[in-house]
Amino acid sequence: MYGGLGPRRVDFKMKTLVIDGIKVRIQIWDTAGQERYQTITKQYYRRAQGIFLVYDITSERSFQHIMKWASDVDEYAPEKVQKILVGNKSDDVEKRQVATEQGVKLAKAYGMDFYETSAFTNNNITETFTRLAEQVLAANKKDLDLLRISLNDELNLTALEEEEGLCDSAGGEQHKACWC
Ligand SMILES: Nc1nc2c(ncn2[C@@H]2O[C@H](COP(=O)(O)OP(=O)(O)OP(=O)(O)O)[C@@H](O)[C@H]2O)c(=O)[nH]1
Repeated sequence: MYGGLGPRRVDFKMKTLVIDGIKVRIQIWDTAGQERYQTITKQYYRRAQGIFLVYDITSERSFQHIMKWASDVDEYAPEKVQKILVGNKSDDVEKRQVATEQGVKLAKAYGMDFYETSAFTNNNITETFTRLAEQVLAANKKDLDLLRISLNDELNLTALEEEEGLCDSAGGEQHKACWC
């Protein structure tokens, strides 16, 4: 859809990772950072389970923009979306404008993990994707566990109510026995 139709707005890729011995296939949507595409890219937040907030370590300006990205994510992404802050271009040491410590501090303030990566040397790329996938899986597992607990409670309650019903209809001595 993008070929010859001007600049791309959203790039899509699939990647398979092995996490705890389980093959996990992830869909990656790379949304454009440009202001004029933001109405389109915001629509992608709604179905996201994990989001990388990426800045360029050679651009102080891109780091300043993270606050805006983070507030958009808060506004448009599902509440339980997992987020990681990424400072890319770690290979470009001579042009660095954002210190690692600044990234660490911002990530801490947002309660996110933080990685510096290089798409050029591949530094920390797999680690970063694996970490986000792990966080998404953990968040889903937590939800499943909560669901399981509430289902169990529900089943126990139903069983108890059924038992009570039996006791009620049995009456007399047996009724008392049910509460022992
Ligand atoms: N040295 C270095 N250059 C990089 C790295 N990652 C991307 N670049 C270069 O940075 C430029 C911009 O890369 P893009 O991938 O188009 O950046 P983008 O953030 O997706 O741009 P938007 O589409 O505006 O969001 C390109 O020239 C890349 O080759 C990196 O890790 N190291």
